[in-house]
Amino acid sequence: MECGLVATHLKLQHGETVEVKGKILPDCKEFVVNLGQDCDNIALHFNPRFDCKGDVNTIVCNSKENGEWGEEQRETDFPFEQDGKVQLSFTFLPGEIKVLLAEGHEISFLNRLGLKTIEYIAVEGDFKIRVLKFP
Ligand SMILES: C=CCO[C@@H]1O[C@H](CO)[C@@H](O[C@@H]2O[C@H](CO)[C@H](O)[C@H](OCc3cn(-c4n[nH]c(N)n4)nn3)[C@H]2O)[C@H](O)[C@H]1NC(C)=O
Repeated sequence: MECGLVATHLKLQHGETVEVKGKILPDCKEFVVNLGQDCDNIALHFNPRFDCKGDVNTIVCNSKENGEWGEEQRETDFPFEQDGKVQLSFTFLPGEIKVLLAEGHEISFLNRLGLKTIEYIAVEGDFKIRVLKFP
């Protein structure tokens, strides 16, 4: 699995937002944004799937704690297009991470790991990142 962009030591506090802008590749099967402590402790694995792993046009969210995946949360709101531009914002709150998608769509994912700060972000898959904006 190829490795995309990784940034660490973010010190993202509760109430702060990270923005990700980029372009979905024309033949995109999936892309991933991971936010958490490190690669084995992910508060939010945000994984839009166009057509892979048995999912079509579905956003799969999950957490990972000490290397173990949690229970998946599936969203069928899917405001993405292959070869399209994407602007995502991830707002880190005490009890959840809010993801603002295009067309006002919003996803809420519980902060299952109870993280006090987000230190780590990774963007992977069939996605060309253009902008990563921190507070
Ligand atoms: C039905 C029985 C088996 O269930 C399946 O089990 C798979 C393996 O655990 C699940 O896929 C994993 O789901 C995880 C989230 O729960 C992650 O999405 C995991 O992929 C991790 C990953 C992929 N990538 C990536 N980078 N670049 C690309 N192309 N992919 N980066 N991290 C996927 O391989 C998959 O979501 C799951 N499907 C269902 C319906 O539960």
